Order: sequence, then C-alpha cells, then structure tokens
Amino acid sequence: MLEIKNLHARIGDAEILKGVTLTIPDGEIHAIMGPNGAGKSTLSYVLSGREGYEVTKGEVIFNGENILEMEPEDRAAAGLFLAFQYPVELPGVGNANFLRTSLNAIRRKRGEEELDAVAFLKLARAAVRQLAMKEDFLKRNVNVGFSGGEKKRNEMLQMAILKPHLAILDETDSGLDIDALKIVAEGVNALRDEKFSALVITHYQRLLDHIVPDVVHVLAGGKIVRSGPASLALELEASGYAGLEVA
Ligand SMILES: Nc1ncnc2c1ncn2[C@@H]1O[C@H](COP(=O)(O)OP(=O)(O)OP(=O)(O)O)[C@@H](O)[C@H]1O
Repeated sequence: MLEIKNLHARIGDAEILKGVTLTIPDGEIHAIMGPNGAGKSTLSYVLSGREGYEVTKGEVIFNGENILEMEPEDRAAAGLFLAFQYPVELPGVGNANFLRTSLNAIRRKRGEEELDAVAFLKLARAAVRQLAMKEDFLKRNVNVGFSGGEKKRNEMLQMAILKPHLAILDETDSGLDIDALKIVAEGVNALRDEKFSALVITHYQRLLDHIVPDVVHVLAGGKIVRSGPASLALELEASGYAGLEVA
C-alpha cells in the first residue's frame, strides 16, 4: 500500500507539487490524468528518488516505510518500479545482462539467492514470449535503436522480470500503436493480484479501456483536484480539464 501525504516538491525555485495526497491500497490500480505541466511526471520522479527534486513537505509511506528517506536502489528492492515516459538508451550494455544485474541486485538486497545465467535466461525467455517480443531483444544493447513502441515493450519486459509490488507507468502509452498498447496493458494485467498495485499516468482514456483502473485522479496545479471511478476518465475525455484547475 502506498500513502502519499501532503507532498510538496520543488525543482530549483519552482514549487511543482503543492500538497498531493493519495492512497493506493494493495491490489488496486489508480490512474492519474491531468493537463500538461500539472506535475504528473514530477510526482513519479519524486517517488523514484530522481536527483534534482527537493521534497519540502509531506511523506510517502510504502508498505510501512518512508521511501523518501531511501536511496533509489533501496526503493527498487522494496518493490517499486518506474516505467519512464522516455526510456533511456544504454549503449554497450546488453539487455539480458542489464536485466539480470537489476534482478540480482534486488534479490541480494532482499536476502534472496542470485539467479545464474541459465536460470535467468529461462525466466527472461518466458517473459519475452509473453510480451510477444523477439528473442534477439535480449541480446541487443538496452533500448539502443529500439523504436518508441519497442522501448515501451522493453519497459514491460523489465517489469515482468522484476515483479514489483508497485509499478508507476509514466505515459507508457505515448507513441504506442494499438497492438503495443494492448501489450503494455497485458503486461500490467498479468501482474494484477492482491499484492500488486499500479499508478498509471496517462493522457488518454484509451489505455484505461485495457487497464481498467479502480480509481482515476486528476492532478492539476500540483494537487489532486478530483478523484472518481473509471468512468471519470470518460467524462474528462468529453469535457476536458476546464473548471478543474486550481490557482
Ligand atoms: N528541470 C526543471 N526546471 C524547471 N521547471 C521544470 C523542470 N522540470 C519540470 N519543470 C516544470 O514543472 C512543471 C511540471 O512538469 P511535469 O513534467 O511534472 O508535468 P506533467 O504533468 O508530467 O506534464 P505533461 O502532461 O506535459 O507530461 C512544468 O511546468 C515544467 O515546466
């Protein structure tokens, strides 16, 4: 369970998050929508521990721990996963090696045994098949030369392998074709159980046709200004964000 309480954060002199309060119980999928520049990506970066974001007030409790005091790698070991809006390319780093190193770093931190190359490859191949990716994606360098949609699929591959307790998907649907959109949705839906929750940041209702959220929140002006059931996304699609902005 994730509890964000009165979170304020700034980038340099600009206060971007102005008191975000949000609770995601275990097993639930919540969506965040909102106008450009509202602070959605900032929220996901603050949760992941990215440098350059200063939290000035509030707390974030994830499974009983204040994650704002944890290093990014400890957040990952605690089960947090972030799929970026713009996945990074890592020239010279093989995808399979990267995934195995990431998984084993998390397993070590959790006191679990590391997976050897053979055991890992078995796991990775199964995940690749499930996501309808070609196996040679495992051999290529991380995201290098991948198309936009392939990068997003690769993010889903990482998620399938790392099996987080909470996944944050920051506009994972931007630039995806219809098939890739379904694959992202299937990637999330495959992890759905009472121990998994997700925060899906999106501009489009269409992703939420495939990942049906339990709750939809609207972030505007650095705050959650409205929350409601999945049908709220349809309402927003029809009416836009006019009238929801806060000063
Ligand atoms: N490094 C930075 N320096 C100054 N301002 C920044 C920086 N990064 C982000 N911002 C500002 O913070 C605000 C929130 O940005 P953020 O990316 O969180 O919005 P968003 O809701 O994700 O927008 P979008 O829907 O367009 O992706 C924007 O006004 C943006 O210009």
